[in-house]
Amino acid sequence: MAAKNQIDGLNFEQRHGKERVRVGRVWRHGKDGRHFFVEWNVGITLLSDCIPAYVSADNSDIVATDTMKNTVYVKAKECSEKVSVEEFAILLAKHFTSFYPQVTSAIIKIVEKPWERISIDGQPHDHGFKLGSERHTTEVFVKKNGALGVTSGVEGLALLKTTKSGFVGFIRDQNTILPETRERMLATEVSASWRYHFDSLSSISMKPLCFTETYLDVKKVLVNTFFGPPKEGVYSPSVQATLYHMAKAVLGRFPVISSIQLKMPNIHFLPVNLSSKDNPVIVKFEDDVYLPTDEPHGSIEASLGRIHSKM
Ligand SMILES: O=c1[nH]c(=O)c2[nH]c(=O)[nH]c2[nH]1
Repeated sequence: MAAKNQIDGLNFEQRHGKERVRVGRVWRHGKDGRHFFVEWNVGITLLSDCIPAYVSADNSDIVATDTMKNTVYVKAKECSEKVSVEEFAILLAKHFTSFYPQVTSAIIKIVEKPWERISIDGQPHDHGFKLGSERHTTEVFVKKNGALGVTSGVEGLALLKTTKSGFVGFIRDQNTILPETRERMLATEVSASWRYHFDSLSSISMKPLCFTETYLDVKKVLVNTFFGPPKEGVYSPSVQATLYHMAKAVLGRFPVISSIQLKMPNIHFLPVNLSSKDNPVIVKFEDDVYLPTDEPHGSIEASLGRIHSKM
């Protein structure tokens, strides 16, 4: 999305903003003295009427990107109560679109660093945190007329199962060497982003912290669908089929979500077979010893949305 204009018979699109604005926020007034902490990496993009800055060196309609950065800290300070990352993105976007006549739309992207409360001897610590793995993300756009789009997501959700995965029946041609198998490891690093059905600021029906609850619940549905029940698991005939099941489970479970995009790289663990001239079988692969690899990896992604919903 960008502001489109015609200048001197040419199409011109522009946007400006600030990337990688990092902010940490502590709320110290939890019950029983418990502290809450978040660390956010904020990206701001504004669509605004400031063409003279590009074509005639007139900066009078420019919101300085330094001001955008400062606004993150001002708004963080103003949030006297704990807010979800989505709510913070919405309030920033609302500020930019309502405060500046020049700004027609704002897009706010935030990645939350996975600080998790530590437990000592099974007891949650009041003010101690350790870094977890997967990251909570959000992307919000707000237009001056109140139109709204909210997506939430997770990235870096690394999942692996040691069995209940196979891959057979694919196209075989002169370049195919991959054997068919009904027994393999399945490993991936899920990136998911899901869009809520709200389309205007006035239609948000969720309480602010419901976004956080939904984030945790969606993650649970994704993970449970990937693995299946603890004892039996669930067979995966391909990454594609598992991805589709995961997306379908999320849409089935959460009426507030209108579409979901999933990226699931197929991270390969290669069977190890070692032989030499003198010893044809030094190590024979028996679904036990693997060579873990980062690259190359398969890349599999898809999105699934309700019909009539915006993707
Ligand atoms: O689940 C899979 N999907 C593929 O598309 C593919 N391609 C491949 O080589 N291995 C796999 N596995």
